[in-house]
Amino acid sequence: MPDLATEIFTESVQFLQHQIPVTIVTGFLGSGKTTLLNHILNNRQGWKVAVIVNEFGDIDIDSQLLVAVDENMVQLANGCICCTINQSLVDAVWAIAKRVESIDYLVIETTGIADPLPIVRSLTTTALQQVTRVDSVLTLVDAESFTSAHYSSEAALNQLIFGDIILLNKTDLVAPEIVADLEHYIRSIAPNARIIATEHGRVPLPLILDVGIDRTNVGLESPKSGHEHSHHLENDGFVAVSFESDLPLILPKFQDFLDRLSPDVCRAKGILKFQGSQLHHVLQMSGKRYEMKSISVEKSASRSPPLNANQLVFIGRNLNAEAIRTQITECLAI
Ligand SMILES: Nc1nc2c(ncn2[C@@H]2O[C@H](COP(=O)(O)OP(=O)(O)OP(=O)(O)O)[C@@H](O)[C@H]2O)c(=O)[nH]1
Repeated sequence: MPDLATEIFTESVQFLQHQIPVTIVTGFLGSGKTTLLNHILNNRQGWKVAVIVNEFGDIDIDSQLLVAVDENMVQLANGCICCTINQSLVDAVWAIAKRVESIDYLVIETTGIADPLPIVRSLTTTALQQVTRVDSVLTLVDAESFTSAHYSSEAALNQLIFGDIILLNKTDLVAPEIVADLEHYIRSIAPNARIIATEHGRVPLPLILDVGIDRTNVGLESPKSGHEHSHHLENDGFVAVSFESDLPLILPKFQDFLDRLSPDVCRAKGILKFQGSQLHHVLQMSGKRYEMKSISVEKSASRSPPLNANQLVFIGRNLNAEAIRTQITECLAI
């Protein structure tokens, strides 16, 4: 019978034969990461793609809005994989790597406020380097709501600095001159990145996956090396406020609530039920813009939101959680 050391060695050699390429999808709140992930999953053409989806809030909205990826999807909620729940990321990647024969590619979707650098480090400076190869850091930029003020968040700045590929997304919402100006500005921050203008993250996959960027020494040097990243949430002041209720919302009241929402809320998303409607609705708000789309009961019932339940997450700086929850409660049909 082989001893433990031999077993570990044998297992490692098997791993070494196949390093799973990994794309880390990052980008500020609401920039289009989940939309891009769905584009990748819809066009993967026979590739077995595993995804790890990280949510900052304690309600996992994103994975409910992804096209089905069944057992190859891992949800990591209620924390940020670049800091507070980094160990969960490491464990999840190991678990996926152990199924090495069945996975061709791994995509990690970070929260909108994640710093990609600690994630790259987790993959390249630990034992995970034996089983994974960071193919690229892919950063989405929302062409409509982009402002240099985002970069008072160090994590958001690092998303650009360490982006190998930058998708300048939502170009349908702005004039071509603004796209050109933004590209110029981004180029000044990330001179070596490949910048691609997109709508709804639609980009030919060979341009963004398995591009084999040489990461030797890349991503290990930070402009602020020595900085303790594990406190970035406190430094950046971002919080997530969650709300759930089995009672339906009254639509006009809820719309009024959204219109009066504090500008400190930079992102909101949710799966909602309104009084008098059999459908579930998906709320997407980034910046001041919001949209609500109905989804069929069958689709929503196949995933976690129980029928008649509302699930909402608000993300922003210095939010007053109690005030937000009180205001939504006033929109419920009691
Ligand atoms: N008009 C327009 N809307 C877009 C585009 N890409 C994404 N959206 C919309 O923007 C909203 C946010 O997109 P998501 O893909 O959820 O953004 P995200 O980066 O995953 O958001 P977080 O994970 O919460 O940070 C959704 O309503 C999308 O449909 C685009 O190119 N054009």
